[in-house]
Amino acid sequence: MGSVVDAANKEVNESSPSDKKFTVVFVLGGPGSGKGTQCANIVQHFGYSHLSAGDLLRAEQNSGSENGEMIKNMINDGQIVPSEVTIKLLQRAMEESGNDKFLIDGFPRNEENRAAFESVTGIEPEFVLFFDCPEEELEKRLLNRNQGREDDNIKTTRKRFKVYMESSLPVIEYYNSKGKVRKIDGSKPIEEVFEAVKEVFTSTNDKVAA
Ligand SMILES: Nc1ncnc2c1ncn2[C@@H]1O[C@H](COP(=O)(O)OP(=O)(O)OP(=O)(O)O)[C@@H](O)[C@H]1O
Ligand SMILES: Nc1ccn([C@@H]2O[C@H](COP(=O)(O)O)[C@@H](O)[C@H]2O)c(=O)n1
Ligand SMILES: [Mg+2]
Repeated sequence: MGSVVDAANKEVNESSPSDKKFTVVFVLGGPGSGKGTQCANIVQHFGYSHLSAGDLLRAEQNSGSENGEMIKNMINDGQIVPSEVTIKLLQRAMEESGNDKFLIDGFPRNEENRAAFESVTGIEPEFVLFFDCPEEELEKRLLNRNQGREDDNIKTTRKRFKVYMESSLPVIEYYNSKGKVRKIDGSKPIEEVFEAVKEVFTSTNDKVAA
């Protein structure tokens, strides 16, 4: 944005939240592919803030918000909450974090999420970290997660897989066609997956420094 003249007649930069230069990495993959697990590791090593769209929606659901009931119903049915709700939560979390580097985990989940985020924020991801893992392994992990998530049951899990295949994979394909996807084998043990993740972030840092 341009500059304006303030009350004291000094030229200052006019800035709104969307003017800030944020670095964003989208972290995608099937339900249970290890997005949250690996984001926690990345935060420790590379100074990003981790924003999980699912966690933000669950917090909003529990906050007594007018959208609480709708969010609860959609999560329990494995469906994608309308973008305007999720994007507002992401924008607020980005503004409040004080950081300028974000791992956005579990978003964009469908084409509506993707297009709306881009037009509302003007942000394009640096790259997309994609954890690829077979459904059989994902189902085992979700049903053994034991973190009290109401959607970790066999019925909702199957719906989440269907939504992932039909709505989320096309978003990954979209970014792949733009050369932005960094695909990782998410079926390996956690430490091995993180070794591969580190290579992605290290080579990206090298490119920025060069
Ligand atoms: N590489 C791995 N090997 C075995 N288990 C894993 C691996 N990565 C994560 N897990 C376990 O699988 C479960 C799901 O992991 P996590 O919560 O990180 O997945 P997620 O992609 O964030 O899932 P969701 O989309 O449902 O939020 C957790 O219990 C976690 O400890
Ligand atoms: N962009 C998103 C992300 C998530 N949801 C809803 O939350 C559920 C849980 O998400 P996790 O990433 O924590 O697994 C998901 O199944 C959706 O119902 C969403 O609507 N939009
Ligand atoms: Mg998660």
